[in-house]
Amino acid sequence: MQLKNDLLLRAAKGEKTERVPVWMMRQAGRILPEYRAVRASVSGFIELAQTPELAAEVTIQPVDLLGVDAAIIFSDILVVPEAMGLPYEMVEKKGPLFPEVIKSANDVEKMRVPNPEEELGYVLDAIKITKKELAGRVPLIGFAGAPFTIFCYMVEGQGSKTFSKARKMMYQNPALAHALLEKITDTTIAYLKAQIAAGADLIQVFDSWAGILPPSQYNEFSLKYISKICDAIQEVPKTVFAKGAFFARAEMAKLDCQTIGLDWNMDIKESRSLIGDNKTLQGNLDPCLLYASDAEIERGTKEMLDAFGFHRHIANLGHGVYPDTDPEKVKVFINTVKEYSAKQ
Ligand SMILES: Cc1c2[nH]c(c1CCC(=O)O)Cc1[nH]c(c(CCC(=O)O)c1C)Cc1[nH]c(c(CCC(=O)O)c1C)Cc1[nH]c(c(C)c1CCC(=O)O)C2
Repeated sequence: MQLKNDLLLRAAKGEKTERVPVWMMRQAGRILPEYRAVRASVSGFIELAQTPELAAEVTIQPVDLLGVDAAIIFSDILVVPEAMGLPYEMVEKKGPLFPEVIKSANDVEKMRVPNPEEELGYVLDAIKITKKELAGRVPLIGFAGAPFTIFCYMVEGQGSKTFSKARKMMYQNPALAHALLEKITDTTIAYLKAQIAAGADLIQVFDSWAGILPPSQYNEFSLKYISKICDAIQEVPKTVFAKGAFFARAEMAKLDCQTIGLDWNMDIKESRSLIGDNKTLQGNLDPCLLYASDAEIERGTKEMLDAFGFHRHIANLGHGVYPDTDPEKVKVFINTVKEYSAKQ
């Protein structure tokens, strides 16, 4: 089906657009009362994510209610370890928890590289339903975690400020860490290809914990695997978002991807000069600016747009929208991007 609004895809490919496209990381499932109502009708996040009709419904809510230029499929990066054989729970107010973690070569051995059609069919079904219901209104973004970020959860078992258990394995048994990273990478490639076959128009890789590694380890344990994924996926444009990886921006310019996501700590002009002119940049408004007055949000959004220069830019926040953000403030951000960038 022909897309009616393909601003995101054209901006990713470096084409000139009438205005800057805008969407928000974590736009589905965090801030909308309409989401909470759907969420309350099931036992929790996991059931919602595994019910394709409902996952499609909450995926489309931000398109209808906020006016974003893309939908992102409602799921989680942690469906990948689960499909490999490591189930997770979502603990209310605490986040993800893996009752079992990877400790030994035997544990890595037990992890499978699943067929996504079998183990992740519910995500693929949600994508198919979403595509149908969107009827070409906006592109649909598929996603996965970067292998390093998934590795962090599989070894640590839960969120952490330092992920020091996961990092301990990288120092004490790097071969084991690499064996696990290889399996995650193979799973992720097959999974992203299946998402594309189901209808995803663009894919994003989230390396949420990139910022905890020193540059040399980041190259060896993370970028190497992201690069493998980028090389393997040629069907649709790819975005790589590595939170906190300011030190890796020049290296990331070498990835075979169209778009690099910036967090709000990264200076826009400096990022452009490190990454060069051949990539689109995505980001990077401070998510906390959405707590400010409407006038401040407008001012900060315009300043960001000016710094990116209205070309090869996909407007977004510098990380996911925070759960207690007022949807009305989000609309100020989105409408400012649309109106101000259309005048340039
Ligand atoms: C690190 C990470 C995770 N998940 C994700 C990342 C990478 C992006 C980032 O850095 O924020 C990605 C993700 N998780 C979710 C999406 C859905 C689509 C979207 O809104 O963008 C996406 C893209 C749904 C979710 N993932 C989760 C929820 C909340 C679960 C609930 O309703 O109880 C949702 C809607 C739970 C989750 N899942 C994860 C954590 C740490 C948590 C708990 C805290 C939180 O809410 O973010 C792991």
